[in-house]
Amino acid sequence: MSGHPLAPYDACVVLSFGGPEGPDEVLPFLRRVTAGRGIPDERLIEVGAHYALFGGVSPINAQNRALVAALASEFAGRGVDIPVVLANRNTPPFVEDVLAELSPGRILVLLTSAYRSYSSCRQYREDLARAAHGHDLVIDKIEAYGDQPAFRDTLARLAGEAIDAASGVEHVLTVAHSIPLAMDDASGPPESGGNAYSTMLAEVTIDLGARLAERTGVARPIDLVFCSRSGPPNQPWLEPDVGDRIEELATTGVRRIALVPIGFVSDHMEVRYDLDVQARERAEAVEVATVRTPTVGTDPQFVAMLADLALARAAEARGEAPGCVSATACPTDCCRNLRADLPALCGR
Ligand SMILES: CC1=C(CCC(=O)O)c2cc3nc(cc4[nH]c(cc5[nH]c(cc1n2)c(C)c5CCC(=O)O)c(CCC(=O)O)c4C)C(CCC(=O)O)=C3C
Ligand SMILES: [Fe+2]
Repeated sequence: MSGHPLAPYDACVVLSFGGPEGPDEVLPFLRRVTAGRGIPDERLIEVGAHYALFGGVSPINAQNRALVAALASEFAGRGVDIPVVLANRNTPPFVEDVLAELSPGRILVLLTSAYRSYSSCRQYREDLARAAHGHDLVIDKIEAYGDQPAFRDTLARLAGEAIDAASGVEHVLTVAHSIPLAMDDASGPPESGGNAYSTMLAEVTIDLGARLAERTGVARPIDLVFCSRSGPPNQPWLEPDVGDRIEELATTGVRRIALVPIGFVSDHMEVRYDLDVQARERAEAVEVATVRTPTVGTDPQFVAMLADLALARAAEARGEAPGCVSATACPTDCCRNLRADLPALCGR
């Protein structure tokens, strides 16, 4: 057994959503994402058009490759030189292929989503179970990090700098991906009553308000909104929608709003299109200016936090710090799959 600080892990996998990297990849990607999900065809055509606006290339894979490189170099600085590799749910490199390549071995997984819900956590755990099947792999995962102080501090610093640079911001909206209300109800450990997704986001919003007031010297009103709703119109999803809230604020005389994407870790399509194009257009129509602040991306503080969590999980796996990280691991029924009962890895 090697003595590096990430032992007993042989590799670190950054697991993400994936996105198309050319016009021919858009439709297969969308079909894969929405298979069996009851997303109306009109929505698929509409979303396909968003990607077309960017030449059929989502920025997400390049951003994740940059995160992998940043994390590998952070690890190298701490004496760790195991492979750090990207794996995706919906586009190559597919998680099935990556895990087959790494077998046999012991793997630590980091997700590119910070919050608990079926879409942002459990579905990835199901992907891992399916992909690891038949291989000689032991897989652990870092827990949802949306409530980590370093994550919140990174967001506050980046948002504070952007707000100061823009001047005149009167109101702050934190933004996250909407999900069906039924999915939010089932989010998190059942014993804590569900709604972990919206609860974590609400907590980050309140915390960010306090941090921003301190950093910028101005206490601004702040509230949480959602973007990227899909699914059939009669199915309730988390609200308010970012565009609707901007219009409502406009009627009260607000003219300058900061949009802080707390629900995403990089500036991928849901940010570049849904916020930078769509929400901005709706704001301009009611004479509101929007200032979109950066996601955490490869910010050194965020990368260092991921490395800290990885090292803490490794220490625990070696038996040096029992329960220090996995104490918050997902219990069996965490973020329940409402459609099927599929096996999931990395539970308690
Ligand atoms: C919570 C959440 C996150 C954040 C956590 C995380 O980051 O994982 C997220 C991320 C992302 N979602 C993305 C893209 C899409 N999501 C869709 C559909 C859906 N997302 C949902 C939820 C989430 N999604 C849900 C409940 C659906 C309905 C279908 C279903 O129940 O599964 C659809 C189908 C068309 C549509 O309906 O919009 C697309 C194309 C991309 C890639 C962007 C790029 O290409 O840069 C990323 C990072
Ligand atoms: Fe999505």
